[in-house]
Amino acid sequence: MSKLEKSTIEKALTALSGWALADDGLSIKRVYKFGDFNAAFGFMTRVALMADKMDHHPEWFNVYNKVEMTLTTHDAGGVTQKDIDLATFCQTASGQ
Ligand SMILES: C[C@H](O)[C@H](O)[C@H]1CNC2=NC(N)=NC(=O)C2=N1
Repeated sequence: MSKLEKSTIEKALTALSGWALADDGLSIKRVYKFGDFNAAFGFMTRVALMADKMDHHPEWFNVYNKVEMTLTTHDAGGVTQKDIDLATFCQTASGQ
């Protein structure tokens, strides 16, 4: 899958609440906050199952109710449609 142009990524991000292009332009990022650890881990579980189905896995860091996420496509060296698709799923799975 090929790397998307910066303008294409920015256009796709307008439909994705809270997601932003990283300063180096190589990934998209978002921090999710939930009510508690149970809600955060439920979200991570839903995303993990979908990510494995897509063979496209997030970089993420969790502390209690906070999940920091970075999506990039290592094979392509940047952001691809797979990252946009996984971020779109995160939006549904988080309800945010
Ligand atoms: C071998 C395997 O298909 C690859 O390593 C997949 C797995 N998950 C992946 N996840 C992400 N985010 N980027 C990749 O390039 C990627 N590649």
